[in-house]
Amino acid sequence: MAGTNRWPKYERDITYSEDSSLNTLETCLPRPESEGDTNRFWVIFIHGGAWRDPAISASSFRKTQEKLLAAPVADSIAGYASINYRLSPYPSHPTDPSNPSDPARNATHPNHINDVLAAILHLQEIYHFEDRYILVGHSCGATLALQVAMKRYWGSQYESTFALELNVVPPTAIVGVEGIYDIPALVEYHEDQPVYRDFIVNAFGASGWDTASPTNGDFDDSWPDGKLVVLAHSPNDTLIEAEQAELQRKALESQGWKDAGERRVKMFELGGEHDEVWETGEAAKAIELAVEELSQSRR
Ligand SMILES: N[C@@H](CC(=O)c1ccccc1NC=O)C(=O)O
Repeated sequence: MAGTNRWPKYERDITYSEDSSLNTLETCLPRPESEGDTNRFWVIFIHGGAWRDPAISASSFRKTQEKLLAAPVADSIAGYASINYRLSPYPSHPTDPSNPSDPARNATHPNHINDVLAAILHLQEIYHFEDRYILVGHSCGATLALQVAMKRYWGSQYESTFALELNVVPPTAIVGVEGIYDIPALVEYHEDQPVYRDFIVNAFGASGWDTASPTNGDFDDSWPDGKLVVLAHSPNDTLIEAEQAELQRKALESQGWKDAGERRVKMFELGGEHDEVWETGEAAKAIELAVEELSQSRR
């Protein structure tokens, strides 16, 4: 019975929907499922890449995952997952240009977030962790993570949406790493670098940036049970400025979130360039903080 008793168990290319070849996820189970898991958290990762880069995928979590598996908090983590989702078009990509007939590479908002929700639902149906999970996102993945906590109305408040019909239980905590939170501010900050406006229009269209931005979320209404947001940022990130995390902190603080207490927002400094934080696994430090914070509040 070679292999059956080997932990952790890694699984890749798990299909969570038939929409496209990118509707897959990967998991890592550190130990056999046990009763103790009700005191543990899942860690679920959403990759970045400006909603379009085919070279950045669920695999960008692996280094961070290895660090967590070896960290002191490892015993508090029940499982790990990393999600692929449909991307927006990238016909000018140098080595892997998108094809207009490929459903995996022609998504627009809110397809990305609907895919993330479908993936979380898939995991919740198998592992029953309910709200016991930390949703982590890098760059545009951090946007997506907070959008999960935004009730998924997308401006059409009174219409049912596909996202609302998915019965996803929102996370207990969110960790944003080198994140985009205020889309209009991002585009304005980089007004002299047209690529920023380009990838935003490519993903969201020419309008609706405000309602889609997590800085605009009403978290009292949409995420009443949320306990913790960690906003992690490196001063060495030359692609996303620290202002983005600051704007999200201010938005949460204006809604009563504080550095301590029931609803906490924690700023956390990481080291390295925008993509180095996942390439080196540096992002693990911010996730460790989140696990520690949650374990403290349960004592
Ligand atoms: N490698 C990406 C660029 C990218 O990911 C990016 C660039 C500037 C600011 C944020 C970025 N990614 C966020 O998810 C691309 O080729 O479009």
